[in-house]
Amino acid sequence: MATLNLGPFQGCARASSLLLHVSDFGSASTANSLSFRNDFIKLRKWESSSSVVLPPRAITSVEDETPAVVSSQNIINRTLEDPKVSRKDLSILPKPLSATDLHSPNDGSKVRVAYQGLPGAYSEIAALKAYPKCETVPCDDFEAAFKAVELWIVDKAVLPIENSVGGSIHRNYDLLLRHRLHIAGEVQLQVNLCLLGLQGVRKEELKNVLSHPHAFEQCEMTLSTLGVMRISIEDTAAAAQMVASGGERDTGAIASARAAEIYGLNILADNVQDNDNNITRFLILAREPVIPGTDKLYKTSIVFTLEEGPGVLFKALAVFALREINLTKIESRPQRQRPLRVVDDSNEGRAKYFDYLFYIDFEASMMEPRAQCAMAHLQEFSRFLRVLGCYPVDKV
Ligand SMILES: O=C(O)C(=O)C[C@]1(C(=O)O)C=C[C@@H](O)C=C1
Repeated sequence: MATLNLGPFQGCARASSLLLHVSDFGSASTANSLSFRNDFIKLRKWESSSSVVLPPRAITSVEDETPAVVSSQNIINRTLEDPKVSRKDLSILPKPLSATDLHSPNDGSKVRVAYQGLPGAYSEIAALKAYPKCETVPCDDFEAAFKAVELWIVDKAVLPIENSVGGSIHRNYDLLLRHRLHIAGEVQLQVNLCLLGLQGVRKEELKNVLSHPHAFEQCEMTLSTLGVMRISIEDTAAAAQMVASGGERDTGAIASARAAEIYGLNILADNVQDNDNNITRFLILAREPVIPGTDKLYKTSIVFTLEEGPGVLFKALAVFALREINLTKIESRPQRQRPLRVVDDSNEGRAKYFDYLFYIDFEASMMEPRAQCAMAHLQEFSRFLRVLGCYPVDKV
């Protein structure tokens, strides 16, 4: 059995949590029960005067009356020595944690992930790319997804941040700053848009097409050729659902193949996006930051404001150039708290400048000294600086 390097206090905490959560790890084998006893004995050596609360299940294996709080060494000794207690009875002792138990499965099977839209939305597909076995939780809007993570209703949120054709999704940049979540990862999704209609309908029959405005932007040319009226809906899957429930033969939707399957629609045309490289980048948001490594390619996202003065943005960008750090994204947004800066000049009157927040993504891990030095350098002339997250780079 792998031995954990735990101090006495940690060891005690481990023993009690082991008793409480043992059912999470399945039934105990005899071998496991034996190593459990060894662990207990080790714990007693550290904390000779401590008492451990045993679960009723473990205590009932000893026939004589046992108090709820007992000395762990005593009960182990009595259990081992008592001729009335068979090996079979001992097998119901809780199974100890081993080092491998401490890793949660990496397939995301226990993870609940919030996204904006209905089932079949591209955001749900992105969530499933990140956590293939997760439970996806649809949300009305982006803000609801942020709050669902903050309130522990879900574990993560997956939200779109930019598209290779349509550009940035500004609302999510603003929400990133208003909430205290961390960027724990990114998902790059190839968005294959489909034209959907009711069963038996031909695409030439369509007069109206429902979809998300971003999806419309991504298939401008196809829609112009069809000459249809565009009706904006909150998300592509909701558009598909409305077409299915509306039952109007002249109304179609731009949505995913998954949405077609869920809502029972026909795919009238596949891959209708104007550009084959139609990629939407999503952020994975979590309550806790990722502990960055240097084992793979990492990206760091930051937001900052600058002091007023000539060349300040040039200087800000130089902190990365000087250290050969590649920037992958730069975005500026108005500062809602302080959108205007008034410069008083008695000769020329009062000039008003817009004040901005700058969002930058750069290709380096915060574990790298060059990234840490760049941040320290940037802090010298920024009024505000926040690291939004450091996370592994995703590939399409
Ligand atoms: O409406 C959806 O299906 C979404 O997931 C939203 C969204 C977006 O907002 O960009 C996501 C991916 C596509 O680019 C189109 C729409």
